[in-house]
Amino acid sequence: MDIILASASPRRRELLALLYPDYAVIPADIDESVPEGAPAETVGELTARRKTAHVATQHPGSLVIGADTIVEIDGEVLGKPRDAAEAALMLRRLSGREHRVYTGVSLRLGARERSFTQCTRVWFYPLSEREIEDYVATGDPLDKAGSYGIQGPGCILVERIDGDFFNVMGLPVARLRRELGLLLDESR
Ligand SMILES: Cc1cn([C@H]2C[C@H](O)[C@@H](COP(=O)(O)OP(=O)(O)OP(=O)(O)O)O2)c(=O)[nH]c1=O
Repeated sequence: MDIILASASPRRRELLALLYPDYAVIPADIDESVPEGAPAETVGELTARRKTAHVATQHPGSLVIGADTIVEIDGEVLGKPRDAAEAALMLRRLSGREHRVYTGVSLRLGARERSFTQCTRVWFYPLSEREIEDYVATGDPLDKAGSYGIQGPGCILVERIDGDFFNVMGLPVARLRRELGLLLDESR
């Protein structure tokens, strides 16, 4: 069975390679804007489903895997920052507090689809302005939901997590593997 990862994220490539040595990458070129007022825990999964739908139409015989990661705090969705100033604003908001990272995943094979959302709670240390400035200056926050990456230099911001680490990085591989097993059972 051909597997396609519908994602441009280098993190997702690295994480899917833990499960499958051989797969193709076809990023889904879709508008990722969030519907106004949509509950934060549903947004990633909706976007992930749109990503796989987009790629699956051109590749109906393949297993298509897509995901979308968002950060939620006070009911508000934080996506990727537009620039360094917005990244600093997001990090000030996350400083000293708990937030949630939701990754929505969609798996599509022919007419069948399974989708799910995995949540990880993350606690940040209180951050000084200097710390925020220094981290933003690394450029690391710019392509990441919530303006940080737990797997790189952003690791020093995080006091603790409750849930799957890989979910924060963008792909909850253990749950994905289980859901995929269920999809393949259904397709038999
Ligand atoms: C919170 C957090 C996010 N991220 C990343 C994961 C995702 O790549 C990114 C969120 O953006 P996404 O829109 O989920 O993914 P993407 O645009 O990088 O790739 P594609 O849409 O093509 O699949 O933030 C980390 O790498 N580490 C973290 O700790």
